[in-house]
Amino acid sequence: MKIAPSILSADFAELKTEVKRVENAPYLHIDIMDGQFVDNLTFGPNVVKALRPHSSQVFDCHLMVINPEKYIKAFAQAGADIIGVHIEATAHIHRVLSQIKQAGVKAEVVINPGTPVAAIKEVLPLVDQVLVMTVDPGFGGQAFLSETVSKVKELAQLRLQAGLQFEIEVDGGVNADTIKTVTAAGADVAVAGSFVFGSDDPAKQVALLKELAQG
Ligand SMILES: O=C(CO)[C@H](O)[C@H](O)COP(=O)(O)O
Ligand SMILES: [Fe+2]
Repeated sequence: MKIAPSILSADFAELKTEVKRVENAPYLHIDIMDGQFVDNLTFGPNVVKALRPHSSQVFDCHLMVINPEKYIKAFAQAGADIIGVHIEATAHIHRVLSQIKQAGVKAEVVINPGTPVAAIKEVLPLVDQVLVMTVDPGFGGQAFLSETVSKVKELAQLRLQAGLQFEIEVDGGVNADTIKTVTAAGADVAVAGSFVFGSDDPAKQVALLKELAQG
């Protein structure tokens, strides 16, 4: 299991220092919110660009943005390694995923708790990663929605049947209790924001999640 600390719960006045505090995690999860797709505003590509020289982690950019096609080039140039786009945020998911790959970045499709796996079935051969939201997007610190776990299992099964390679990521409400559930369901990457940055020792929290996932 790869742990992806979400800087949504970090101290924004100390972002560079906060990123250094979780460098034991292979991924850094960066939540991009536009105030339209979700009722919150966070970072743009300039913040990704500013952090890039301070980390060698995989920058996992989760775009909670309407019409993400407008911003792919900017996030790719800023140093994103993975760009995730919501199926609910565009009428042209195939086009935008292709655009991400053409920019030399790993492409991820994201589904909200209310969206079934069937909605993304046609694009699974195109993607490097699928993100199953385990909370409704927009804010950190929300409770894990256990009804979303069956979608992780469904995706793991589909991947096996179709001989595909995508990784399965979960995001929202991951903590010392829920990490075991998502691991057992077949998730490869787990995002954790408040559980990691809500502590005085974020690196210890990352290590704890990893250890618990190993069983
Ligand atoms: O995409 C997100 C919210 O939309 C965040 O990545 C997610 O909520 C992480 O925060 P927490 O671990 O506190 O739930
Ligand atoms: Fe996220």
